[in-house]
Amino acid sequence: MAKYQIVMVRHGESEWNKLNKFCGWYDADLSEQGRNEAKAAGVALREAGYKFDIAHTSVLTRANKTLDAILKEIGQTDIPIQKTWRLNERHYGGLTGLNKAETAAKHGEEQVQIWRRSFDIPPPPMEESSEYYKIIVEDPRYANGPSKAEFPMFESLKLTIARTLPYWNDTIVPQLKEGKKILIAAHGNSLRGIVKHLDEMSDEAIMGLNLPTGIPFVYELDENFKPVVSMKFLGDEETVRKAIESVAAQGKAK
Ligand SMILES: O=C(O)[C@@H](COP(=O)(O)O)OP(=O)(O)O
Repeated sequence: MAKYQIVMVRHGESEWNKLNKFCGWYDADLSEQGRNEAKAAGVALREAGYKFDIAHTSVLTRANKTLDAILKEIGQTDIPIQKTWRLNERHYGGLTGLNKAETAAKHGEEQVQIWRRSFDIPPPPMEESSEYYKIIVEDPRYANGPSKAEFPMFESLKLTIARTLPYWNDTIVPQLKEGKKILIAAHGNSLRGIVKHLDEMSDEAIMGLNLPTGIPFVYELDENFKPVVSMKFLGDEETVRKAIESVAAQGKAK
């Protein structure tokens, strides 16, 4: 029997999703379509009658604005919001800012698929000479963490999970146990990490999972935090399928 419920959503389309660029810790804003997706996510949650006690999000604008749009739509702008770098997108290292299709044309679709979806093969590191290095490392939003030693220059999904899961275990699980209704607005890969953990997916199986932008999904968990209902999207099947396929196709050479 389900004891706990949690809703998660990947942010709406970002400007860099639209340009098909690897984004990671670069703070791309939502595109117009992304803002519409965020609003639509709020409408879907409102129509399904969802209410929350607390929300969690990353420190990146695209997730924050998606959360704000949802809370506005469901009339809950007053609930506490906890922001953490631990829910950030994976750090895409030296791929940050590169076009995914152009990278596939240059290095091959197979290599791009490995960089995007392998469990433990990381992208190349971000060099200090990168135009994004200082923008990210010196961003004041990281003043309280990660520490210099923890600050990533690249992350595989495995490394992403290693910093996301402590937040799940130490912050989110205790709040669920207190009976709090929780919404998480985060990113494709930080959420894939949580999904892998909840559904106990193998390192191979997680490679096939792509999360669409702006479509909330629900987990119902039993008293041992095992899923009774897994990844139930609040959207019609066809729309969800197409949105997932379009994310999967982003690594194809044009
Ligand atoms: O960093 C990025 O480019 C995307 C995910 O890219 P893929 O792993 O799907 O290529 O992150 P998000 O838009 O969820 O913040």
